[in-house]
Amino acid sequence: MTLTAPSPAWNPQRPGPMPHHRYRPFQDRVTVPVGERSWPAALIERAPLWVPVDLRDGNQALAEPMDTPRKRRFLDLLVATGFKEIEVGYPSASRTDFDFVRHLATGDVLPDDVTPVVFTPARRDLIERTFDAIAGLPRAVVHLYIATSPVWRRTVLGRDRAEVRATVREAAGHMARLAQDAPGIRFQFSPETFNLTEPDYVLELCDELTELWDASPDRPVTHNLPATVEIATPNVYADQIEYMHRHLARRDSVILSVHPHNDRGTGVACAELAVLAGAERVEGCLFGNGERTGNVDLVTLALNLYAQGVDPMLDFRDIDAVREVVEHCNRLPVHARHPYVGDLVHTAFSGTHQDAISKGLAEHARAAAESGVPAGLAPWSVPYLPVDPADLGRSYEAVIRVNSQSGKGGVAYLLRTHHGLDLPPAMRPDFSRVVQDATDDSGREMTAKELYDLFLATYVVEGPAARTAGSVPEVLNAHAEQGRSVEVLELTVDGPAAYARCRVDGVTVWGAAEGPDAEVRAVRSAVNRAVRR
Ligand SMILES: CC(=O)SCCNC(=O)CCNC(=O)[C@H](O)C(C)(C)COP(=O)(O)OP(=O)(O)OC[C@H]1O[C@@H](n2cnc3c(N)ncnc32)[C@H](O)[C@@H]1OP(=O)(O)O
Ligand SMILES: CC(C)C(=O)C(=O)O
Repeated sequence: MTLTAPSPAWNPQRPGPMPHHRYRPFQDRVTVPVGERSWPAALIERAPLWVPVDLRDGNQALAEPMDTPRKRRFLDLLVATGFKEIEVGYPSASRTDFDFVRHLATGDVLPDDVTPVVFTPARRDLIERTFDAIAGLPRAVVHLYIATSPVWRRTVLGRDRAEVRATVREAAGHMARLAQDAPGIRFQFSPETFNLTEPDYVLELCDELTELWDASPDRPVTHNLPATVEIATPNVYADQIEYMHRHLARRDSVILSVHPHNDRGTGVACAELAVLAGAERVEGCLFGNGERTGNVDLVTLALNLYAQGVDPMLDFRDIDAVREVVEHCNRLPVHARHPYVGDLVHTAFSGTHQDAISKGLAEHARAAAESGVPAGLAPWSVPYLPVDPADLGRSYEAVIRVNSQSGKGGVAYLLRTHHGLDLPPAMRPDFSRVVQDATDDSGREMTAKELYDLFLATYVVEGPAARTAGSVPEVLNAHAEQGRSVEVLELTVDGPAAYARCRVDGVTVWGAAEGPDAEVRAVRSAVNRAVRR
């Protein structure tokens, strides 16, 4: 779709006051390869290799970088969650990072199937320091980076294309020499700002390193293509990745990796489209920590797959425990609306959503019981809940919460699930109006306990006579003798509770009671309510 100026007559928006002309569209900043494009029709049918970079990219974005205990706690979490390749630090950056990698090299910390990645710039002294850090590790990936796009070459590095290429070649050659007696070491290259770099130039750099590092299917090289700062809609990144996927030399000896950031808020979409376009490995951080707006969120990516029926090969059965560790280590909170994990993401306050969810949960339980499959394994299709909160260790208790936006369905659900009161359908709108008045007045949420108390205060209105046992006809007779017309329109008894809808002197009123003689007391309550009005 192309939106052109001026706006059509039905759109009353007018030119705004902000100096948008200062910024250039992506197509003026980078050549986007046009060629065959198969990603729009592709499907993601298995999980890519997830590589968390929390201990490096995430860490470098923290006001207080992690110390060894925090790094270790984070690492243990990543291992327990099922990650098999983990970027553990930037050993030449700080003593803390160096010491942490030494801690891994000298202790029995990493399982045999987990490979650590260490990050280094293209500088001889820093590469050597990096190799000092990993000495003794049975396996590691040494990850070399340098910025490659025109603005960075000119402004940051002060080197032209050929000079950057020479720097990369020299650094990569030095790495190869340092690793020549260490068969467990593999290499990774990141052309930082890939998404702003000329496609032919990145290809040239990557292919040269594939050759220089003598990559093979048994010892592949990783080419990691970052959207260091997002510049365009995700389809553009997908085109850039598919171009590389189609043109990289020795493709079977290259692991094509992506590393999206989230400047435009589209990191997740970029990663997903990049996987459709041929990426096999995705770098990111848990819950999206990282420079500026963060790295792509690996938890969201993994659970997006899960919600499509694809095994993410990671374990988020207790997502709150994962969040607790990440918040502790990063010293940053996770937003209440964060996909899958935020405090409010499985919660509905609004009436029609609550109604749909409570019907959906009831239908799910019914279908599971009928098929004989445990509810936790039965197919899931509950409206408004993309995944079963229980799969992530969340209880249903927080799913429906009541405030002034809620309706009868949500109120009835809370009374039923928390207090065993299953209000007759005809009574629900009546109590919902009472709740609406109370929440409008307070402006607050109402807990299940407060709802229950309000229910009792509203419908269980027992005068002194209510304590005397009797029968419903006796109650009606007693009132008739006092000249009051009382008719019982509906009387529902459900377990220990009873609900009575009565017409008292022409006015229809509900009453309720719980416990002994609930039936009689519910009728008395209705009459007492009518009399007190
Ligand atoms: C996109 C990313 O996430 S990249 C990773 C960013 N992470 C970090 O920077 C955290 C760790 N960094 C550090 O501890 C330090 O920056 C160090 C140790 C790497 C370098 O420190 P210093 O030597 O003090 O340099 P400084 O921090 O000022 O960095 C700027 C220098 O690095 C150069 N540089 C930037 N990237 C690279 C690279 N990939 N390879 C080689 N040099 C580079 C710049 O051109 C600049 O050089 P100049 O001083 O000649 O102009
Ligand atoms: C250098 C790469 C991996 C990176 O961190 C980035 O571009 O954001």
